[in-house]
Amino acid sequence: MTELPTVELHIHIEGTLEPELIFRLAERNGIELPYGDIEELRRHYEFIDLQSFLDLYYSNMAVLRTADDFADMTRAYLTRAAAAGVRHAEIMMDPQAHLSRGIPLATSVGAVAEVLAKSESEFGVSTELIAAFLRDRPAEEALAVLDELLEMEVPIIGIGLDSAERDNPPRNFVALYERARQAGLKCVAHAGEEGPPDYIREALDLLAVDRIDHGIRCMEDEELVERLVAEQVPLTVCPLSNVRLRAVDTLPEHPLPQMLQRGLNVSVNSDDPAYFGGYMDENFRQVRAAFGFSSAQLADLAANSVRSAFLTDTRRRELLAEVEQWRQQHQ
Ligand code: HPA
Ligand SMILES: [Zn+2]
Repeated sequence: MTELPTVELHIHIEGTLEPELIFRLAERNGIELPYGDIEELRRHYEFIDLQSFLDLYYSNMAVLRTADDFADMTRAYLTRAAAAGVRHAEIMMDPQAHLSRGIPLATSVGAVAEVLAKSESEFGVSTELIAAFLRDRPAEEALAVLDELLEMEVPIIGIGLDSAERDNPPRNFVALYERARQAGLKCVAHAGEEGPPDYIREALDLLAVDRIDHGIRCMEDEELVERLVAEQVPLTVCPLSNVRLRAVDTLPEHPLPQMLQRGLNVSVNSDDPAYFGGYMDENFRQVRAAFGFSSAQLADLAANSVRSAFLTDTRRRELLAEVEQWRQQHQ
């Protein structure tokens, strides 16, 4: 079977930093890691919740120092994504996670943006960049960083909201999203991963987001599901992530099939593939194995992503045609 052509809407570039690259960058930058070898590092990839993952995710970022480090990480992702069948990716990055370590935005965001500018010609993957803000840091800091990004005129298509969700509700970031929208940016936010269904409502009502990242906990709230179906709000679901962070117990218990059954606009994404056991191809493979999805259902999921992406009409038509061609070839 040829690889399903996909669009990836929920991916954190720092979550693509593989253990091998962590060791290579540590050596290049003269950084002493608290692990003797890759195997010892890998033994820490056992998570009990979102926070236990975030602790390792932020700690591993210490090896990202120079523009070359950010560029190498980005190129490694694009190489792997292209092999996975990804044709377009809207990539989040966490500028504050680097700024707070003394890495200027020009180095971190600048280097990622420079690689992404050539992603279509060099890797066959068109891309957009989304600046994600850390909800467990002060909202004033997020505003200041957004202002700096706007001043630098870095090519971002939108903003996101990530990091520790519990007790850090969307309502804390109303001013940030207003500023972003005024600047013509698209808006997405993580909600309903570990946080309650009400955080999804807040993200829609108070932040006016165009997409919800994760959103799986909507299934606990019938009224909210009805609204999400009626409005066809895109939910960027990350099945392997949800299992590894124990938002769900096992993949067979994941609500993805019920979400599709209800008519929600759901897509499949990899989130932090270096940490959660697989890129887009592996997410689709495991979802297919767990739920026995037909090729037509996989094509429906891929088409949902194309519909939910921030694309030009031309590129959207191009990608929908690729998905439909795959559907014809695999029926
Ligand atoms: O899955 C996630 N959830 C919240 N914040 C994140 N930052 C990187 N990955 C994640
Ligand atoms: Zn995420």
